[in-house]
Amino acid sequence: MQPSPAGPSPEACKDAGQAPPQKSEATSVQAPRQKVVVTGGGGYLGFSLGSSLAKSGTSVVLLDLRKPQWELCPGTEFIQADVRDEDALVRAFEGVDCVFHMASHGMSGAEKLQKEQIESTNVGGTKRVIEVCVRQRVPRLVYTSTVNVVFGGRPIEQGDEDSVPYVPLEKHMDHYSRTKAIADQLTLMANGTPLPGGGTLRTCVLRPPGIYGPEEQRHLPRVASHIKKRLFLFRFGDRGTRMNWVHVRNLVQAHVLAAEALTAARGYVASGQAYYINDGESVNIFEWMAPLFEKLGYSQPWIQVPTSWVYLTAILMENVHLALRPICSLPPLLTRSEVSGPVAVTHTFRIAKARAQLGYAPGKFSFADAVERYVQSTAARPRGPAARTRLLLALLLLAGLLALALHVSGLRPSVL
Ligand SMILES: NC(=O)c1ccc[n+]([C@@H]2O[C@H](COP(=O)([O-])OP(=O)(O)OC[C@H]3O[C@@H](n4cnc5c(N)ncnc54)[C@H](O)[C@@H]3O)[C@@H](O)[C@H]2O)c1
Repeated sequence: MQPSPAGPSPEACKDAGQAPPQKSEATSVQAPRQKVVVTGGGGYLGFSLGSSLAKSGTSVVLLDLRKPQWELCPGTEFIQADVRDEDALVRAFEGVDCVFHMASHGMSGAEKLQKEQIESTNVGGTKRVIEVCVRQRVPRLVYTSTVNVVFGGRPIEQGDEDSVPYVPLEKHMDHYSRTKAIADQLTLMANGTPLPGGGTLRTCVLRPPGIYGPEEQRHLPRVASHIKKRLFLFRFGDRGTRMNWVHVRNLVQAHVLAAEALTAARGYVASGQAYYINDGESVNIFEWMAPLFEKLGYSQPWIQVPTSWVYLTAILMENVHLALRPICSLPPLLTRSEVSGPVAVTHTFRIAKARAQLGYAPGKFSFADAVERYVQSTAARPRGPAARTRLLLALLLLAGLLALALHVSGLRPSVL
């Protein structure tokens, strides 16, 4: 399995037919075709990984609840199925060499509040994937985890796999992080499970920060839409706050290398291991997002407000969202965990272990390029203040008053 040199971003699929067939290095005889399943393969990372692998000659099954929004590459097959559906997994995992498990729910926005679905997908789905890997004698499983399994809102500077423990389960910032942490541990515990008829299941986990790249769907369009509604007039948190990001191509590279490092040819070096994966750079989020404001033609957030105000605003928005859910959908602009964690608190990680053991060598990419692609694909015209801006201003004012009242009464949430 090798990543396609043409790159794995969704659009790269269009010239997939030109990818060279995979050959044995020693003899130039065609190697047996590998078959992999990517759960969550309709999503951004899963589709990118599947397309890259297919272009290098691997037979790929993309398994997802929802259809991919990009055209399938030759060599990929899409199966619309739920990762919690045992029968569907049994059929899909037949004759498979490696499963990349990245189906997940609840990462951002309103999804973050859907506790039952988060639990059953992230924990229940992972249990099911492990069980069926064993049953169908799949020898390798790579799980896409997240840095959130060790980041619970307390600063981490240049953390590594040995020095930073899991966040205690009851102290996670949100249900998504808690369930991803359980799934991360379940996957690592499954390493070494004997397979029926001989062989062993080898597993590893990759822990990326936020993903960016061309046609990324989860973060960039959401932030851009907030900017266009002029909801990002405010900045909060310390200017020294740092975090990592990972370009989708670097993350695809890491997945391919991790799967190879679970084979005998690589001495099973990744067996039972976790790896932080990022671009190898630490940035401040507001500086990082500067190209987005610039290319959309809006000024950058210039009103500095206390993090405590934004946190209380997030509480109000979450409650308004939950109260109105039976009538209409009003997704919170920011959730509590987004405010108290990623944006306001430094959390950066070393990638030395991935470099040394996997041979991971992140390429240099720029967020501005992803923004350029986004701007080209959308009409970005400045508009006047929307109703939501007024709502946000009112909520911020209310949060400020609440913060003041809590301060005076001596009752303070931990973030204040
Ligand atoms: N996007 C990020 O910034 C980020 C950061 C850290 C970790 N991750 C992890 O990377 C992985 C991929 O993220 P992504 O950005 O491609 O997200 P994504 O939302 O684009 O993809 C996830 C996919 O999982 C699918 N899915 C959800 N529930 C399912 C179910 N029950 N059965 C089958 N499919 C189901 C969704 O339909 C979706 O297509 C996830 O595991 C996520 O937790 C993402």
